[in-house]
Amino acid sequence: MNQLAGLAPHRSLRDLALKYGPVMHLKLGSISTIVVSSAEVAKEIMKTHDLVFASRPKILSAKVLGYNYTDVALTPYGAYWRQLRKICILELLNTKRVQSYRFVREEELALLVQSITSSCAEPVDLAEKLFNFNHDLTTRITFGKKSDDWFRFKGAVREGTLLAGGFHVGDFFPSLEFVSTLSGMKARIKKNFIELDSILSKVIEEHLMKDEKNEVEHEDLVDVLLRVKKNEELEDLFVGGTENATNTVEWAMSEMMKNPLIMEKAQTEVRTVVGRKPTVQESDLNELTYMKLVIKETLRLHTPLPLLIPRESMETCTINGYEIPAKTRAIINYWAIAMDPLSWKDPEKFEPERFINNSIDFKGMDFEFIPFGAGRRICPGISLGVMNIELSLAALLFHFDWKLPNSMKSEELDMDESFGLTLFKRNSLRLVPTLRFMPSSV
Ligand code: HEM
Repeated sequence: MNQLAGLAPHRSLRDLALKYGPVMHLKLGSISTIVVSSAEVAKEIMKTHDLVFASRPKILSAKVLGYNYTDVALTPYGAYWRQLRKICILELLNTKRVQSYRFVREEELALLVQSITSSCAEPVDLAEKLFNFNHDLTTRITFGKKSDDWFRFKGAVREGTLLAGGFHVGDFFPSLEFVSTLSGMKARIKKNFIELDSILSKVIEEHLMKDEKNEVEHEDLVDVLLRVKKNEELEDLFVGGTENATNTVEWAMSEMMKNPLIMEKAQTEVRTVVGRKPTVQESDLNELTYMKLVIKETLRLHTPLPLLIPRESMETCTINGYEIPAKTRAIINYWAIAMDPLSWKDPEKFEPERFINNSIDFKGMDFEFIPFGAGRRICPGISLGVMNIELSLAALLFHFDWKLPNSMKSEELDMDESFGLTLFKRNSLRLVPTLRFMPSSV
């Protein structure tokens, strides 16, 4: 448990799997857990027995932060989850709606480029810039405008993702509630909930007033959720939309700083495709084939959710020859799968070219590459997430050349990880930009 509660549970679990095999049974506290570390067994869980494992375990953060397990990502399987999932797919994240926010993406992208331009020749904290971009983008898509409580909200979302993820000892002793109380975890989660809830309640009230006055022009996601009377999905939009995209672009840039030839190739491609246009446009993205390989390789080596989101079995079934009883927690160590030398040659190496002439994709069909999960509970935000990642990375590559600060050598750049709900770079990436192509004004 000590090892799991540390900074890199995906690594500790992979090391155990190297010794004990691709299916391990761990008795964590009073909870029976299996840990899966191969593509073959992941396929058994997420395809052959997908329905059996379509539920989620009841963990403390899902109870408090997820409005008593009513949040779509953390709610157990059943009619209620099916209804929320349908709203997600049909109303919130369908292609038409994702496209309808193109003008918001373009405006926010221009602001990101301007903000970096204003700090040119100085080291910029790229993680902070990207987080602000993704946060503002998600806030505008969801709330219709930037939140007045922007700063408070940003902090609360960050704290929420730290609390919702990771391994908390109390989660493995559900009948001993005092464990979470003594560890201070319960109080911290409650405080975070009160903060998030007060901000979200204010936003909902404002929207209700706007509805009464018939002021709805361009429907934002709160309008949609109020129309269908489900606002429990708001938190997922923020974690999915902000943290995952920010982390992916930061890791991609870090890897390219360590591999200047890859950076050069990606920059040449973006600059050729965008040509004489003032900035990157969404219509350019289809042609950025090499940059897409860089993103795929980043989602293999530095996936934001290395352990996906835990599942729970609803009835007894057989996995890899073992009988697994109902109510067993299943952790899929996707990171271990992505580092498996049986599926990937030199898995530790950052090599976008490995995806050339290779049909492997992240849509949930190829179990050696499942950064978005697979089966019934696969991430419904893939297109929105990938679009935000592609746009911001393309803009960074098009407008700027990048150097490490203080004459640092590329081999000195650290790649240390920290783990909460998502896996992020422990020390934010600081780089010095040089402007190559002037951004258009907003
Ligand atoms: C790089 C970006 C993203 C990554 C890597 C990612 C990854 C994941 C993963 C691994 C899961 C669990 C899947 C499983 O259990 O099989 C998940 C679930 C989910 N994601 Fe994402 N995600 C991303 C972006 C987004 C975005 C942009 C949104 C929404 C705006 C979103 C919303 C959700 C929701 C609602 C679920 C829960 C689905 C369910 O339990 O039915 N994600 N995501």
